[in-house]
Amino acid sequence: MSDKPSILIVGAGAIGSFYGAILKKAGCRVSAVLRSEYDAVKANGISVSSPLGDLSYRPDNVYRDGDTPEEAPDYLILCVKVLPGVDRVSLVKPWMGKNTRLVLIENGLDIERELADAFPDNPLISCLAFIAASRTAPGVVEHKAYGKLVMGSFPKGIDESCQTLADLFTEGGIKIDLTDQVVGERWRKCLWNTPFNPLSVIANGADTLSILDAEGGEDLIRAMIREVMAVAAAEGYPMDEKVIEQNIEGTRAMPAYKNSMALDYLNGRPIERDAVLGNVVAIAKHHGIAVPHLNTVLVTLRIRGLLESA
Ligand SMILES: NC(=O)C1=CN([C@@H]2O[C@H](COP(=O)(O)OP(=O)(O)OC[C@H]3O[C@@H](n4cnc5c(N)ncnc54)[C@H](OP(=O)(O)O)[C@@H]3O)[C@@H](O)[C@H]2O)C=CC1
Ligand SMILES: CC(C)(CO)C(=O)C(=O)O
Repeated sequence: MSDKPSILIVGAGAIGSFYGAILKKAGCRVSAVLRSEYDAVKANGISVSSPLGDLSYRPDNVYRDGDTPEEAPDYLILCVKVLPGVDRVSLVKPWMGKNTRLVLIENGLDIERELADAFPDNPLISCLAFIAASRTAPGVVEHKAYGKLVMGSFPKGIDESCQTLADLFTEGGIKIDLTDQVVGERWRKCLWNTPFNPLSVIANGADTLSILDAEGGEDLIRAMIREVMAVAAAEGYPMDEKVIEQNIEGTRAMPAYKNSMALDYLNGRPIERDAVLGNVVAIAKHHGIAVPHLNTVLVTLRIRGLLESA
């Protein structure tokens, strides 16, 4: 039996399955809690194709959401989409032990607080994934490119459990950037996600270059980044103006790319509208900062949502 920490992935979709595979490769016992893909994963395990090689694996235990846990994991890694209808606290509660470290690998801003409040005695590690990965069939994940994680303890610092997990990911072959300011890093990542992800949905699943190449597209992205920066600064995370061009140039240097929200939209799945955009607009309102471009995109998505569910 491995002396490495035990891992439980809750939400073994693209991200959970991939990072679970990395920890399996590092020698951890990795189990998974599934919902719709339980039968497929129980029967065939998780298949992960990747530029790093074939990372397919059989989780040590496969559970259904609602099962009673046999033992609490050392690390519980939560990778569900952050959606208004998903109660993440209730989802992880049955699996949390006294010593379980809770790890989030999820997009969005202000998504840690409810979990930190619910489990004040468990260390909380917040991670940002820079990766292109998607589910192509039940229990089947395609990792296309990248994979770096930026991670730190929430609300700040890098505690021992965070360092240990970072070392395991590194051992499994993933680049890790540790940060003692993970909330600031969330803002930095949202400079990209908050404009690009929702715009790609309004534009019917457009890729990055289609957005930038449209007449006025770059300027719209610049204006939205600037608004996110103003809110980040009010929250105590000022950034240099040069990050605007860095985000545009960095995106232009990559092949045309459909982000995770565009893929959700195209596959008829709910989108993380509030985690990625709505929360930024709410924080802006709290500070009295005008964010007209972000607000227009948010309201347009709300209207679309109402029409789509009518
Ligand atoms: N994919 C990517 O390239 C990137 C994704 N991210 C972020 O990572 C996070 C995860 O995204 P991703 O992996 O792509 O999403 P997926 O939709 O591929 O996976 C989410 C998983 O959570 C499961 N889930 C939801 N509710 C439950 C439940 N009650 N019990 C058990 N499982 C549940 C889903 O199961 P079911 O099939 O039943 O719905 C699904 O397997 C998101 O916040 C996303 O924004 C960040 C960077 C890149
Ligand atoms: C940054 C990016 C595009 C991939 O890591 C992402 O966060 C997403 O697809 O939502």
